[in-house]
Amino acid sequence: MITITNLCKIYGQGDKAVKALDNVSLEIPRGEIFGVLGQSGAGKSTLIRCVNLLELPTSGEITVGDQVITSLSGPPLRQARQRMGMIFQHFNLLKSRTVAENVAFPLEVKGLSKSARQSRVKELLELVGLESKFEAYPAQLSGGQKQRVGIARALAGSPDVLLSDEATSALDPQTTYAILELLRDLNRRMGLTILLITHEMSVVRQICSSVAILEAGQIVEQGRVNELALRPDSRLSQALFPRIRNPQLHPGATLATIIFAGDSANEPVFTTLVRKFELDVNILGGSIETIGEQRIGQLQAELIGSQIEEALAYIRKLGLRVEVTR
Ligand SMILES: Nc1ncnc2c1ncn2[C@@H]1O[C@H](COP(=O)(O)OP(=O)(O)OP(=O)(O)O)[C@@H](O)[C@H]1O
Repeated sequence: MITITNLCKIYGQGDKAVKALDNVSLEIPRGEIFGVLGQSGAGKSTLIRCVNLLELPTSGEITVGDQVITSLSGPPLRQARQRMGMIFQHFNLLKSRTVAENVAFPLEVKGLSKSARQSRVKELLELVGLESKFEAYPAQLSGGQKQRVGIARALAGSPDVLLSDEATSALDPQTTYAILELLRDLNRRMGLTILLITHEMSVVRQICSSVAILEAGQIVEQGRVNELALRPDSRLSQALFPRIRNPQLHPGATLATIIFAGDSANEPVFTTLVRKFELDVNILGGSIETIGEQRIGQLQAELIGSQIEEALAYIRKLGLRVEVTR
């Protein structure tokens, strides 16, 4: 759906030049919720603003659908932009307009008749669960409600793609959860492709199917979230499951990290290690997270006994991953 190839963006010139994006390439399939995760200054806003050409790339190519949008200008560019909706951290609502008038705004620009606008606005506000707030002004809404208006407005032109620029960063955790669930629901019901940028791992964990990690303008890792979470060497896995560094081990102990996924998270592994292989198991740390709809967990444990190799083989036979560190 969206293909970004060798995208570079340099702000300023000479010794004041800042390379905000350095050769970024991404492939975002249709219907995907794709997260770009990065810290402040990594280049996330620049990337999303290049995708809808609010910012002009210095070099590289962006294709949306079958159109190379980086080579468009004038009316074709405006039409391509209309196929992308965008939501913002601070909602960007017009304060002097009611909820319904805010949502109607892009439809007015498009030239829809008053009655067509009214029925579309009704449909959109029902879609985001705000049918009771037609006549309210933004100042009378909570943050979560404002973002629902933002989402309804972004969807007004029936876009194929929704761009989300830190859309939940100004919201409390519960409201964030509800807004992300709404995005997931829209993605499923409408087949909407969502490109979201965030600095929050929890956002990626809750709704993204794929992720790219951006650092100083470069993609340092990308892939399916559940696959990266299962790879102990991935940055995503290390951020989701922080390890205890250099734990004090008993003499002769083996330090193992056991990675559980899906049904294997329900296996009574440690009981078996103790009973069947007569190991002493000392759990040092770990956690189980729900990633999308899958439970994935990592446990760091110290194993002591004479049947370590047999026990590790048993764990692997169950389909679990195990990494021996020491
Ligand atoms: N208009 C601009 N002119 C000059 N430099 C800019 C401009 N916009 C961004 N930059 C620089 O480009 C780099 C990337 O900025 P960008 O806003 O894309 O990062 P970000 O990951 O979105 O950060 P944040 O999460 O803090 O918004 C930063 O070093 C920033 O200072």
